[in-house]
Amino acid sequence: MLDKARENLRLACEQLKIHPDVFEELKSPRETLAVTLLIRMDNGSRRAFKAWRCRYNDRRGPTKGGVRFHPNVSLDEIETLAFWMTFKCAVANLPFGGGKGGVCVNSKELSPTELERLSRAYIEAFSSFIGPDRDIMAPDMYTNGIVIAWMADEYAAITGEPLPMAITGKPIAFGGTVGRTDATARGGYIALRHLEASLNLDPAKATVAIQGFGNVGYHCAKLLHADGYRIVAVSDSRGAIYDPDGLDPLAVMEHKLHNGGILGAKGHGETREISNAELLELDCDVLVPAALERQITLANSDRIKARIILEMANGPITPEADAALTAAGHIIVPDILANSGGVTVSHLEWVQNRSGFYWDNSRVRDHLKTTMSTETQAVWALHNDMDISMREAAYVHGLRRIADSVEARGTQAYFSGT
Ligand SMILES: NC(=O)C1=CN([C@@H]2O[C@H](COP(=O)(O)OP(=O)(O)OC[C@H]3O[C@@H](n4cnc5c(N)ncnc54)[C@H](O)[C@@H]3O)[C@@H](O)[C@H]2O)C=CC1
Ligand SMILES: O=C(O)CCC(=O)C(=O)O
Repeated sequence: MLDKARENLRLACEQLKIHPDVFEELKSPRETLAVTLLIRMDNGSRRAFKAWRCRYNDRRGPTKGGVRFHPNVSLDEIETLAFWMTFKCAVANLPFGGGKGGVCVNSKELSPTELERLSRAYIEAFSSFIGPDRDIMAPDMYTNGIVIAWMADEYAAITGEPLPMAITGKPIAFGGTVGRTDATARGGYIALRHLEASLNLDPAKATVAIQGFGNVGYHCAKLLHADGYRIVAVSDSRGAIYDPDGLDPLAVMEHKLHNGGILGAKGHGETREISNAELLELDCDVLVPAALERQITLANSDRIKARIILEMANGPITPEADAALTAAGHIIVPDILANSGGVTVSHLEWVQNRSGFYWDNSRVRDHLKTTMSTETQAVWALHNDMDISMREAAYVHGLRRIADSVEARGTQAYFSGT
């Protein structure tokens, strides 16, 4: 994945005539630490888990990004996610570079005590790699509030700091900010609402299918549903449910909490089970991938019918499928813009921790709305002015900001006097 991201970056640098020093710097991660975490299991045995943390680029500020627990986590995935974070933070105009971390684990197979030992061991291993002015962690897939709380508690114990500013997404009672839980979804929702007129979208008529019903997928469904959008399908790792008359996200969540998954939840009409693959191919107005990367590839891109794809997951569409979908006229609101609301509010948590002054919900939401609307408008304008896809426009937008911060420190041209 990183090779492909790097190649697209090279083309963008050439097209925008960005100084070669910038590509030379951005083509590789600044540093990645790989460790093996040895965990004592409840039955007394020991198990080893591979774990990584990558600081991709820190020209715009300390590196920032979540940590995920998933069986598919690999070095390539973490470095690619950290590359995307570098651009996402620049698109959102945050004073951060990009980072990411993860553990190769199926956390559903661990007991709560094993999960706690794993979360604390992760921090122990990376405590000198992270830091409030160096690398700041946050939640991602399968690292919910309790995992973040264990991590923050461990970091506080190791450093002797009562308030661990190197970790955001903390519970409010532990220095977290109001508004972080639904920030990622809210950011995507604000971006979509901002584009409604330009995209000729009418919430009263539009239908939406959402892949993934975790933090991001659920809150997206809730916000869009409250605005009148008809949520016709949602999914989790076990499968999907489809109801052409619409689903109530609150009722589906209620079902999930009692039954461990969404399958079996009922909507307003005849609800039926479909596969995750079928969900992606539904005839709807907006498709919201909110689970894993590489869900839409050349193998299924020609069967995607949604006119608009709001990428809430990181990297749900492969570069080849992206080109095919764009050529076929689909509008893709890219991940580095659409899901930047989470890190935007994480930044506010970091700011509040540093100042010791805590904001109320309306101030957090106003800030998020201003940031998302401003940057969505900037990306939309570049998309139209340069006649490029929204993804290319978002990369141009972020790259210009990153290039400015690299060049501001002096390039080869500066030293040669040219
Ligand atoms: N949580 C955050 O603040 C941010 C999350 N993201 C991205 O959003 C995506 C989702 O993250 P979260 O909602 O936080 O994770 P989560 O762990 O809360 O939820 C993940 C959801 O995806 C479902 N899922 C897993 N495998 C699936 C599959 N093969 N098909 C369909 N559904 C599947 C799970 O059942 C669960 O419902 C990830 O790509 C993550 O990187 C991006 C920016 C910030
Ligand atoms: O809130 C954060 O700092 C991290 C969010 C993240 O990992 C992401 O946007 O993919």
